[in-house]
Amino acid sequence: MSVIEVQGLTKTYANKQALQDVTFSVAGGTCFGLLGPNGAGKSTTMKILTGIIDGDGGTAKVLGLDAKRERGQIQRKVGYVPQEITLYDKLSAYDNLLFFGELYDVKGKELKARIATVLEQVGLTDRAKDAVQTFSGGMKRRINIAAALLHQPQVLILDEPTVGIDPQSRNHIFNMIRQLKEQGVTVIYSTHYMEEVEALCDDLAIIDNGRVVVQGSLQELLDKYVQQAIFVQAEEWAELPAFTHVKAVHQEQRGHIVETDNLLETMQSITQTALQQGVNIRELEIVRPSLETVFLTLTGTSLRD
Ligand SMILES: Nc1ncnc2c1ncn2[C@@H]1O[C@H](COP(=O)(O)OP(=O)(O)OP(=O)(O)O)[C@@H](O)[C@H]1O
Repeated sequence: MSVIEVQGLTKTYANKQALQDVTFSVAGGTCFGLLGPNGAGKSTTMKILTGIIDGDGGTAKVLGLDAKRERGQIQRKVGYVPQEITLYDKLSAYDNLLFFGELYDVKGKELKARIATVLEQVGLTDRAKDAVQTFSGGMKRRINIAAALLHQPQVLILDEPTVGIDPQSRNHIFNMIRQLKEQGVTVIYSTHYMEEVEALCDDLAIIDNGRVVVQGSLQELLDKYVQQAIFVQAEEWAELPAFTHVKAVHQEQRGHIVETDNLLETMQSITQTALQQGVNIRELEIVRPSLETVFLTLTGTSLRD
């Protein structure tokens, strides 16, 4: 069942059209990736979903609630982590969470219990009493996420949560998202790193210039848009001989990438030819297709532009 339904969403700021007919849906208990370069419209979409700003046209529904008309109810059920970190630097992590808890209307004993749980979830229990100004960017981000979890949201919306943070914090965030998913929380995650979508998301929409270029399950998109390929390295083959089913060959620094429409037969053709020619193959492996390639194929530009 869909927990989020976005239909024909449009948004124009002054004279900049940020969203043009954006449509997608997110199934309950899944992680949905919004993948796109800077300025694609990811933050705008998320802000409309949480009722922070209004779309101009189209509809956005979260848990069956209309983002424009029922934003109060949405905010009670949704946790939103904006791109900018918003914490009181001089206060401890614990006191920041007390403050945010009250904003979300969580109080007293329940709030204290929730603070203990969320600190555990983001792996910062032992730093609870320290002032946030002593934290790294990644730790601040984790406290920001903890704050968004205090009211036990059914949906968590994270806007590029790993920008500029250390690998340890990134791992914590990833593990936390996986655990939340297991508990049935629906997650929307925006990023311009395709490897993050590959590591976390079940489904995704690739968004560019305010338009959804393509959407579907991770596997569907990889199967549909990415050619299967084999990496082959053999010193004697400065140029590769012809193999069967090959669509294209790309020279890499250490060897060649062979795109094929039949992995097994091309693989067999490579090994047979090598045996016949007495060529010593150093490496021969199936190359994992990447979303970066999907993005390039669909938009003609690189994701990190
Ligand atoms: N308040 C605003 N006023 C004017 N233009 C805006 C405003 N907010 C966003 N935009 C423009 O709308 C477009 C979409 O911006 P948005 O922040 O949604 O993109 P994004 O995909 O989240 O990118 P980023 O990764 O840079 O955050 C961009 O061209 C941006 O410059």
